[in-house]
Amino acid sequence: MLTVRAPATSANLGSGFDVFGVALERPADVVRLEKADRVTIDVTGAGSQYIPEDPDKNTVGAVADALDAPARIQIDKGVRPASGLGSSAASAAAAAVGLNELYDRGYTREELVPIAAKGEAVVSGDAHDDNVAPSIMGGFTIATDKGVTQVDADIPLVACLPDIVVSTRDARNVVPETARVDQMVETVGNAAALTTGMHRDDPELVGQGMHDTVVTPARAKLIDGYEQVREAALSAGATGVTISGAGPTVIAACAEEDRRKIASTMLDAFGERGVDARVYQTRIGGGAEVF
Ligand SMILES: Nc1ncnc2c1ncn2[C@@H]1O[C@H](COP(=O)(O)OP(=O)(O)O)[C@@H](O)[C@H]1O
Ligand SMILES: N[C@@H](CCOP(=O)(O)O)C(=O)O
Repeated sequence: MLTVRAPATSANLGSGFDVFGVALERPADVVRLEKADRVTIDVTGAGSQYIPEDPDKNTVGAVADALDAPARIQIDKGVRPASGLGSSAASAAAAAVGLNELYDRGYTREELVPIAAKGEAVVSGDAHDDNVAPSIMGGFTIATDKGVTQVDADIPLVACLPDIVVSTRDARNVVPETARVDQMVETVGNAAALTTGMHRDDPELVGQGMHDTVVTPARAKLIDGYEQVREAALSAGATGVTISGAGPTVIAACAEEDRRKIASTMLDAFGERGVDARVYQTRIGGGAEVF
């Protein structure tokens, strides 16, 4: 029996759509695995009533298949599904890391990323790597078809999860098909600033780089109160605010001393719209851990 803790993640960070991701110190999924003749899955914890235990429909089933590693898999969800916090990816990442070890498959962490991404294809129709990469490798990750670049960054974050469900599949359907050249120029500048900020552990530069005028405005319409929460977080000192993953979580970068105030301000702003929410005061953390 093996236990793996795999962190929630925040993908995109505004300017890095389908490329950037960070591991969050909290929350996380805890997955227990033991060898078996066939794959069975039990799910408990946050939002477990919405998560299929059928191996063909759960992200961990696709990972077990890809590694040819049948197991009894118990998932304790710390990350609610359809949150924008890489819920489905955290389970897939834990399964990939755990089954690789249980069956002694010998893959490196980077090689496990596309294997875990097969789980994401099951739920969103697309094998994007930007959530599984940080959940497996930790820190800030840049995932492209050439592989993953990883940086151990340390930036305080606030992730505010409203009681709204946005499925990644639906949020992908509203992404514009084209962008103007001036938007492309702005995005390159922001993505470069954010990457430099991660190398320097600089919340100002990271926050500046989270600005995006292409994908975020289209998706903001799916999140009741997004603009008000964003404004509130910025006025409480956030250095940048954007949608986490496909939403509905709203994520803010900040200096350590402003984090608590930003967290309560974001909760209040959703509350004023009549939307219940919960907030995680967190930071960029490490990747999946095996116990
Ligand atoms: N192990 C899993 N953990 C969470 N969700 C899962 C899992 N396996 C399948 N799903 C399904 O994936 C969908 C949520 O995935 P997604 O929309 O990507 O959420 P998130 O934004 O939190 O990653 C839900 O329909 C859920 O039932
Ligand atoms: N790049 C993807 C990321 C989805 O993240 P999730 O946490 O919402 O699953 C996208 O933006 O569609």
